Parts: sequence; C-alpha cells; structure tokens
Amino acid sequence: MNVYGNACTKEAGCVMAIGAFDGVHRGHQEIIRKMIRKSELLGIPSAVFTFDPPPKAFFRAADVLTPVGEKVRRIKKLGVDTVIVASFDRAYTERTASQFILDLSAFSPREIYVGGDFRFGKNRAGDVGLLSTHYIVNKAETICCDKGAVISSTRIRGLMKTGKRKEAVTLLGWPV
Ligand SMILES: Cc1cc2nc3c(=O)[nH]c(=O)nc-3n(C[C@H](O)[C@H](O)[C@H](O)COP(=O)(O)O)c2cc1C
Ligand SMILES: Nc1ncnc2c1ncn2[C@@H]1O[C@H](COP(=O)(O)OP(=O)(O)OP(=O)(O)O)[C@@H](O)[C@H]1O
Repeated sequence: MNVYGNACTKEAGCVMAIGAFDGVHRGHQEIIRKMIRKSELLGIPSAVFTFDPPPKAFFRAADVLTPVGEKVRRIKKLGVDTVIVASFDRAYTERTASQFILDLSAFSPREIYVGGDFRFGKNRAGDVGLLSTHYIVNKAETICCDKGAVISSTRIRGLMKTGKRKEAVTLLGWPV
C-alpha cells in the first residue's frame, strides 16, 4: 500500500472516499468534492482510498484511463490531503470484507463516501449495508451528463476507443 500525504493518521482521523476512480471523471470529482467539504466542516483531513490497477482492469482487462501517478495527481489537485493506493493483485483480492474494514481502521475514517453500488472484499461480498455497521457511510447520488446518461469510466473508455475524444474530455473534465 502506498500513501501520498501524511495528514491522515490513525490519531487525526479523516473523511474518506473509496473507489477505483479511473480517470477521476466528473462523477468522481463530485463525490470527492462532497467528501472534502465534509472534512472541512469537521476540521479533519480528507482522504481517498483507491486501487492500482483499477479492479476492472485486473479482472476484465479494461483499458486504464489514468495510470496511478496521474490518478493521484488529479485527486490531489482537487484538494485531497491524503491518497491511499492499495496494490490490487491476486493476493489483495483474497482479502475478505472484514479484513478490508479492518484495513480502513488504520486511518480512522469518521465518515466515508461511496456510490450506492459499492462492493468490496473477496468475491465482492461486502456492501454498503455491511460498511454502515462499522462507519458512517454517505451514498453519493449519481452524476449524469447534460444528455442525462450516467457518467462512468466504462463509458469514457468506449468513447476513447471509438475516437470520440471531445465527448470523452467533456465527461472527464480533464484534458487528454
Ligand atoms: C479487498 C478487496 C477484495 C476484492 N475482491 C474482489 C473480487 O474477488 N472480485 C471482484 O470482482 N472484485 C473484487 N474487489 C473489487 C470491488 O468489487 C470494487 O471494484 C472495489 O472495491 C472498488 O469499488 P468501485 O468499483 O465502486 O470503485 C475487491 C475489492 C477489495 C477492496
Ligand atoms: N457518475 C457518477 N456519479 C456519482 N458517483 C459516481 C459516478 N460514477 C462513479 N461514482 C462513484 O465513484 C466511486 C468510484 O467508482 P468507479 O471508479 O468504480 O466508477 P465507474 O466510473 O462506474 O467505473 P467503471 O465504469 O469502471 O465501473 C464509486 O463509489 C462510484 O459509485
């Protein structure tokens, strides 16, 4: 596990957002900004817990929009104090949902932000319900584009593949 920024410790605690965040697209930015606002309100550090490579790249060979260095840079640029990157390899996918919950406790998250469909742990056994029995969990609302379609890394990968760069950039909110 690599940790960028030392603001978030067990003692200091944090408000945390968790996810693959490949591309750090406009949907991701919204959830991260909400998390930062809450951390400012509570007067504690903000943190993002993410994975390298993104689980979809590991399991389904999806194209990676942002290599880890660029992903961390984008997340920091949004104003996040600490970025935690777990190495997503075969051994890591064997960690159970309970082990992952225990991993998080090293950063004492006071509140956590995820999407409603967030899953974690071996065979995706953990869900928001389970996480909520341990932490205060905020479920982010889904952000859509102007045409009303959900913004996702998968959608942006498709646009890039078919040469629709301009549309991809609009959904990403970053230049490519
Ligand atoms: C410890 C751990 C183990 C995981 N094991 C699996 C797995 O066995 N199969 C799978 O499809 N995804 C697995 N995942 C990936 C999650 O399903 C999910 O993609 C990840 O938590 C990121 O959330 P997000 O997809 O909402 O961004 C695992 C995640 C974690 C944290
Ligand atoms: N459009 C969106 N609006 C709000 N939250 C989002 C949006 N897309 C993803 N999220 C949330 O951001 C976190 C990271 O999501 P993830 O990186 O898996 O998103 P994704 O774009 O759907 O990726 P993929 O298409 O590869 O599955 C999750 O908690 C997820 O629910």
